[in-house]
Amino acid sequence: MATTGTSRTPLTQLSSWKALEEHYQKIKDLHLRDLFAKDPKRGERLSTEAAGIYLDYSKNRITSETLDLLLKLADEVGLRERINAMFSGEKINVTEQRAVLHVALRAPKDQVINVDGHNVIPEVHEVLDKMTDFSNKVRSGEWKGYTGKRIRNIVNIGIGGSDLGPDMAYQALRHYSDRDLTVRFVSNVDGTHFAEATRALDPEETLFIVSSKTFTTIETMTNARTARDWALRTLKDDAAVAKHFVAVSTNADEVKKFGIDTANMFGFWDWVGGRYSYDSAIGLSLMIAIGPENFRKMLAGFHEMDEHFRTAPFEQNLPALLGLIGIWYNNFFGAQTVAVLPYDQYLEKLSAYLQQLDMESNGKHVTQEGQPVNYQTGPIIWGQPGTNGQHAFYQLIHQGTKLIPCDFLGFYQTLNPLPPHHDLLIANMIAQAEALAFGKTAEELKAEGSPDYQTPHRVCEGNRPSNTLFLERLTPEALGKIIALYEHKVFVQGTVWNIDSFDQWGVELGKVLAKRIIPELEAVKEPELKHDSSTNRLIERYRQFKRKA
Ligand SMILES: O=P(O)(O)OC[C@H]1O[C@H](O)[C@H](O)[C@@H](O)[C@@H]1O
Repeated sequence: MATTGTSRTPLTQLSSWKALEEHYQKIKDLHLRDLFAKDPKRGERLSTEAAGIYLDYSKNRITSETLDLLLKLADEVGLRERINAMFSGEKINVTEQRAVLHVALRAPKDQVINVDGHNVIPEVHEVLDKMTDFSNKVRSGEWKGYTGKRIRNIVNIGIGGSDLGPDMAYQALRHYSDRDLTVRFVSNVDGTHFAEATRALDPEETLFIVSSKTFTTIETMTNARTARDWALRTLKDDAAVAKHFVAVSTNADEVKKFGIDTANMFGFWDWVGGRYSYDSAIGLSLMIAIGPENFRKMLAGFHEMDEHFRTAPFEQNLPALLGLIGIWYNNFFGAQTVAVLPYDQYLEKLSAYLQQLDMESNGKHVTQEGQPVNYQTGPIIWGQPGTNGQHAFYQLIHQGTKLIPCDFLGFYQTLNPLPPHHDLLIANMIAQAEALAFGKTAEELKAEGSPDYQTPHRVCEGNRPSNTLFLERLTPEALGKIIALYEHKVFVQGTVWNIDSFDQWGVELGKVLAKRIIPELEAVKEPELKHDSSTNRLIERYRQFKRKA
């Protein structure tokens, strides 16, 4: 059985894997129509509910045997041991020798989680209390700008994990936010992002939250410097920085160097990965927007899902089921992508968030031990809120040649009751899953008396798999549960693939090369270019035309 850091039997040599390969050959052509026809209770049988999330996974191309084999695979790869290793603070991020403890960020005060023999929970709660105190001061107007004006605008400056989480969650929980506050997010190094986000804002009423785990990320530091110049152009005194800039980081030295007082710094720890960090101090902008109480409710939702993941048997374990079924499509059916389709406008940024969570975690080419993998790893994640996607790309999911497993996500109750909108929205979500699974055959069209049966273009084959997730309403708790569900799903898949889901070395090379190219673009004198002929030419063209602007 696999444990942390020890080498494991190669995935494709595991008996459950080999059995899944054989099983795939047997059932790959089975149609969901037949599976449902043979088992009238399939919809009930293959659904489960936990932590307030109802998961219907019956519209997947699986049989009871598929599930049994996937559950055996989970055992054979040591999923249980690996979960325990994560929750107990073992250094499962092997390439960086770090613990992976985003679960500690939402653990209750009395829990004990040790890293290197030191209980981290009291520090987590100290930071939460400091964030709470600061958020209350900003929300009540007690925290004033340098000229005594109330803070009305919050601008979070960060990128990747220091942006996508708070931005997505702020959009998701807007209903709960203080509508008198303007909250914006600046991430791109493209100056347009900063210019547009600060347009018409009064610097005297604006608080910048510079969020960066490392405090060295070039995009964030460039935006932060621009923000400081922008603020000081009006405020005209360096001392104003203390009232208009706070930092969220693990790197106190760099925060000081930037000129932010560490009294105005909110810390976190190296055992929180960027893409797993929005429930740490990285969520400060969100906490100010929705209030500490709602933020803590969201943490409680995360924790409830954590406990479910840690304790529930895998056959009823939502992250385990989603993860294992995903493996089935990714590795046996050869599906390249997964569409996540939330039927809620507030979740418009969910897929962008999940792209980083999943693709930065599981886009890996070697095992934990550094051996090249001989199987597919992380899928491409994409999606848009329904119903918009239906009028754009669903055509390809229904009739294209690619297999695209979908996750539909919806709520029984809307936060904006405007009948008949919500019934229409949810009818569409349910209908899409039905249409994808069952399609419409020529025979059915003929039996219905439709002349369309003679037109193959009109036929929908069906057999397109999906999961449907239903929750009561989009509350802070519900969001926490959804995000924790996907975090743990990614973990399950990373465990099966035996990869390090917590590093991201692949993003480094581009950063290094950009650093080399920046002075070549800026140089007054023609630089001597030593790249390949394509890269050289692009740099030359840019230099040539930039001068004309
Ligand atoms: O929070 P920061 O240190 O500024 O990092 C921001 C982001 O940039 C990096 O390049 C990583 O790929 C991300 O995982 C990270 O979230």
